[in-house]
Amino acid sequence: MFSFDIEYKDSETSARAGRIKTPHGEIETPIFMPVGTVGSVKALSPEDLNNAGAQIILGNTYHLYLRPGTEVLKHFGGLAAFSSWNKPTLTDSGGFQVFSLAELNKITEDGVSFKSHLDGSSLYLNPEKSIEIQEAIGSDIIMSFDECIPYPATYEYVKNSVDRTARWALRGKNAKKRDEQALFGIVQGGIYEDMRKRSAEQLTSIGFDGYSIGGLSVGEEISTMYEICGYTASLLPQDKPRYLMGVGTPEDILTCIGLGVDMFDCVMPTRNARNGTLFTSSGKFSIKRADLAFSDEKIDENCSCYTCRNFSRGYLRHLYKAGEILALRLNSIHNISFYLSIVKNSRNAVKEGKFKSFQQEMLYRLKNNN
Ligand SMILES: CNc1nc2cc3c(=O)[nH]c(N)nc3c(CCN)c2[nH]1
Ligand SMILES: [Zn+2]
Repeated sequence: MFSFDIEYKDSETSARAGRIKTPHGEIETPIFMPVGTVGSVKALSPEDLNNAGAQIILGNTYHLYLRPGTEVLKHFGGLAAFSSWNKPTLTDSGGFQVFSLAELNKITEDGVSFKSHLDGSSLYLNPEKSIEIQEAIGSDIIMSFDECIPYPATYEYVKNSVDRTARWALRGKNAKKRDEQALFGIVQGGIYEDMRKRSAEQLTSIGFDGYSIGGLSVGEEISTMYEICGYTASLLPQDKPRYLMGVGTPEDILTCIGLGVDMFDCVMPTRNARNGTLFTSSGKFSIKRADLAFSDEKIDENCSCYTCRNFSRGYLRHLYKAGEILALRLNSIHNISFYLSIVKNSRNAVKEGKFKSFQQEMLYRLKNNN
């Protein structure tokens, strides 16, 4: 079954350290979830993910529905068994992906018809279908089918969309058959605080196992993202997990942990790894830099990942320039390890009552690029 316990609360910020229990294992929060959109975190094996300290990974209903499809997933006993990932999985509901990836045909009260971005075939998603697919995937935490409101959007559009997302969330909850899966509601509301309040109240009155803060990191100012995130988090139940979707940079994660967020996901560490941008505790840099050709330094002196224990910046630059496949894996191992160390060190700082000073020191160090 699903449970969430807060183990420590910070006294100076809204940060908390907790533990989520799921059928596939426990998750220590704050946590970062590597994105494994179509059933793998790109370039990384489950062993790489375990060695990096990953506790839960994310999959996407939209992509998995298109390929390999629910029949294959059911045949293999769900996504985790299929991909030999033996820890918890969270799936997004398809709302965000349909609106952002597919060629949209029609959005109605019932759902969304669209053309597959793979082969152009006509498909349909609605709350009931999204829940059905997530049940076939067998993820431990599933998301309500929502509309991630684009930015900018008029107040009128936001209000109508918020109300429909709440109706969709209720339909999804009513369609859910498997008790062992936890269902999160996704708060929308654009950048309007009264709409965020409306959405939070609608969803908390329906009642969910946890709440996502949606509709952010979609092009709005960073300061607006922090303001809306903090305000929305303050509206959500203290005793349920809060998941800020699609966020973000190391600075965003450190800041939003202080605003009371427990869960994060972002493609940044894996996507940037594949294009040669590496994250370190004193800022990020490109492995392609010519001045790194003779560098026998590690990526980050403070990192204990497999890549930093075994390879120099010079070698990693060579691999990348040569287009070697190994570059993708080694860079991804490091960036994922770095992101996981941020949330782990944040959790430890909260437990020791030192989160504020830890956060401020990290934010300062991240500013001066090396
Ligand atoms: C990169 N920025 C970003 N913002 C999101 C908002 C939603 C959002 O509002 N709803 C859903 N369902 N997903 C979102 C996602 C995907 C998270 N993997 C977002 N990603
Ligand atoms: Zn490393």
